[in-house]
Amino acid sequence: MKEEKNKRIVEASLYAAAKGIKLPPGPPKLPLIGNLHLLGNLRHRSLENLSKKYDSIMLLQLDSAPMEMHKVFISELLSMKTVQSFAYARETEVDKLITSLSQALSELVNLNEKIFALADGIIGTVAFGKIYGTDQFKDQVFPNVLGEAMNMLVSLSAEDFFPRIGRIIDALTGISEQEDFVDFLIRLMKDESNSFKVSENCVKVMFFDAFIGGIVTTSTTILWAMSELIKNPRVMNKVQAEIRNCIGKKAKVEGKDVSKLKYLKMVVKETFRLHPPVPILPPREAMREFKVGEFDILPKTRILVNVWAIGRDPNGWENPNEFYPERFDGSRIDFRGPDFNLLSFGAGRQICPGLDMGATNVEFTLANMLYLFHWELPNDMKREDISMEEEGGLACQRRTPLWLVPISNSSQLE
Ligand code: HEM
Repeated sequence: MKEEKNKRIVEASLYAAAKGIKLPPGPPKLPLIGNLHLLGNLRHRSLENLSKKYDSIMLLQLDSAPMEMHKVFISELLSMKTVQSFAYARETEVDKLITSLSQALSELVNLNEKIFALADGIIGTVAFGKIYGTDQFKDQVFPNVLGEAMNMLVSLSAEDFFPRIGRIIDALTGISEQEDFVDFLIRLMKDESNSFKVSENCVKVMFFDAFIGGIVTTSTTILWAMSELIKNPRVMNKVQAEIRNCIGKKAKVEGKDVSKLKYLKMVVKETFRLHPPVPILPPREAMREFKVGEFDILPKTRILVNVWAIGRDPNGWENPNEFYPERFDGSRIDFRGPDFNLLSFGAGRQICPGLDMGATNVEFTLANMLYLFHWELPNDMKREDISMEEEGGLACQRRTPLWLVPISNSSQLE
């Protein structure tokens, strides 16, 4: 019922805009992306929330960031060089996770809290440098990127939002030793030799975009992977055996070990197939008329790609609802773009610029969680009782937190 209502809201507003008649009220546009961030990520709940604030009929302005901005993102974020240069952020946060899990051995742990803190720490460090999370950072405008960004989305108008982000950028520029993401954006803004002008507002929107995208998708994927593994002990045993045989006796899995973990990579792909954190890609607009099968698509048609449904399509996958990582054994299918039946990071020119960073964060974190700990269900809980219910929020995530019990795998430690 609610989804039907939301659908009508979007259709009615686009029609009104096209006709040039008196426009319904709607949220203020962010420069460059309009309201795209709201439709792309917060579909079910935020549309409902926005309709309470504006009207059951409202206008969403779905501009998109210019392609050249995206190219800049790709060149910096998608490069393995950048991913490697932030290995210290990933390692520090995984160390913190291991310590906190080790302090809660045999206790019930809310994994959602732990994993969100990990993703927030990694992406926060990429943005703000090594001071993120330290005392030096505490007096800055906000200590928690995700929480504060959520608050800002809900409560601040664009006029309040930008000065606030601007103050953070001003306060933090140049503080860290290594160039972090904010430094990189500031450098872009000041670089006169660019063929295009990167305005301050561009910088702020890119900054915001990257954080919300990066933190929620990464943590959501790790939590779905752990949910599937605890529900499927055969797969859990197999992936743990692979990691433990491959790593031998060590204090933890290191970054360079992950490329050897073939089955773990299949587990991650299978998680992306069944639980793409962005279930529907941000809309594309047809630039000219073309055909899909027997159907004609008119220019300017908005196209939504349902990645979630493609991942579960029985015409594309055998037993699509089964969590069966072996389906990728010997298969070339990958999430890097060309395979249209696995579109968890999107495809084409708009493919996620944080792909390498996201995939590496997920694989490395899971490798350590599975190497160092056995995982058990809460007392009296059966595997079939684990809820796999989804919730549309910033990403398609678990409706309820995942509570598990970490048990020490001390036999493995050197
Ligand atoms: C598991 C991890 C991740 C998944 C599954 C994911 C998925 C996606 C998807 C599906 C899109 C839309 C692509 C399209 O339209 O074809 C996207 C866009 C984007 N992602 Fe990711 N992402 C992840 C991690 C990250 C990380 C770590 C960052 C940055 C630190 C990031 C930054 C972005 C940005 C900035 C965009 C928008 C690009 C644009 O404006 O065109 N993502 N992501």
